[in-house]
Amino acid sequence: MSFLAVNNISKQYEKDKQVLSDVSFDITSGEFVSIIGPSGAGKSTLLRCINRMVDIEDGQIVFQDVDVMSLSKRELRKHRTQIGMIFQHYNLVSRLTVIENVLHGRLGYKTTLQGVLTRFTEKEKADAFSLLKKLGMQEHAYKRCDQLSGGQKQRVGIARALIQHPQILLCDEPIASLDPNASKVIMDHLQSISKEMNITCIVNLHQVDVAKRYSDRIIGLNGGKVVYDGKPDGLTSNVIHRIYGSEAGNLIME
Ligand SMILES: Nc1ncnc2c1ncn2[C@@H]1O[C@H](COP(=O)(O)OP(=O)(O)OP(=O)(O)O)[C@@H](O)[C@H]1O
Repeated sequence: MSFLAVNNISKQYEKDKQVLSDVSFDITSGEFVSIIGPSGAGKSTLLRCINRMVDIEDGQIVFQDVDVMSLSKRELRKHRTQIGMIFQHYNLVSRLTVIENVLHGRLGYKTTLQGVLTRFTEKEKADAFSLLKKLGMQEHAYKRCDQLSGGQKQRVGIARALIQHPQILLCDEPIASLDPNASKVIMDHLQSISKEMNITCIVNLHQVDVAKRYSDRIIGLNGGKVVYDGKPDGLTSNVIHRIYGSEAGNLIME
């Protein structure tokens, strides 16, 4: 049994415009996988299919023996608690504090009424503080999120995802809005989360060098098709050409 199996999936948003075509791969528990490819290759769509924010037309996504497309509304809610999402623009509520944003990650476990009342247990609050500490954000717990830098906001986004106790983190261009220093901090955290907490990370990246440095494995997409799936050191200039086409020139560092 695979931890996550993506079997021959296809997706189109509009008729006759295929965004993903016959995409297949298996992911093992704790693996750190980067998805790279030019703009429009289908990277974000692929992540959205895994947590079923969008529905596929063909193929199958099996997460721990469960066919994701077959889930009822209630089952889908449970499925999503196992999947943490990290976004390029953080998706925090800026007028709320850091700790409140982190606790929002628990809402998937609550009834609608508990959610409306935003009641959290002492254990949940202790967990939130401990995650902020792990991410070096403890001293900012009571700041409003609009007072934070981009890198700090992303660390709050990571804490919010981790408080769900997910088995996978799906990270959609987590460093695209950050400078190199903040990017390194975020990538180092994601790597240690994957290794120390055995949480699978699937990370969409635009930076080939970053993907090479941090990943156990890289999947290259072009035009909605998998054109590379292998180790970072297999990413030769030929392979980079296959993934990026004419955009490859300024990405090759060999
Ligand atoms: N909700 C949508 N409705 C219609 N078309 C969409 C939608 N979302 C994405 N697309 C189209 O699907 C294709 C793939 O988009 P997607 O965002 O998955 O690519 P990407 O590789 O993540 O690109 P980028 O690196 O620029 O974020 C693009 O042509 C895009 O315009």
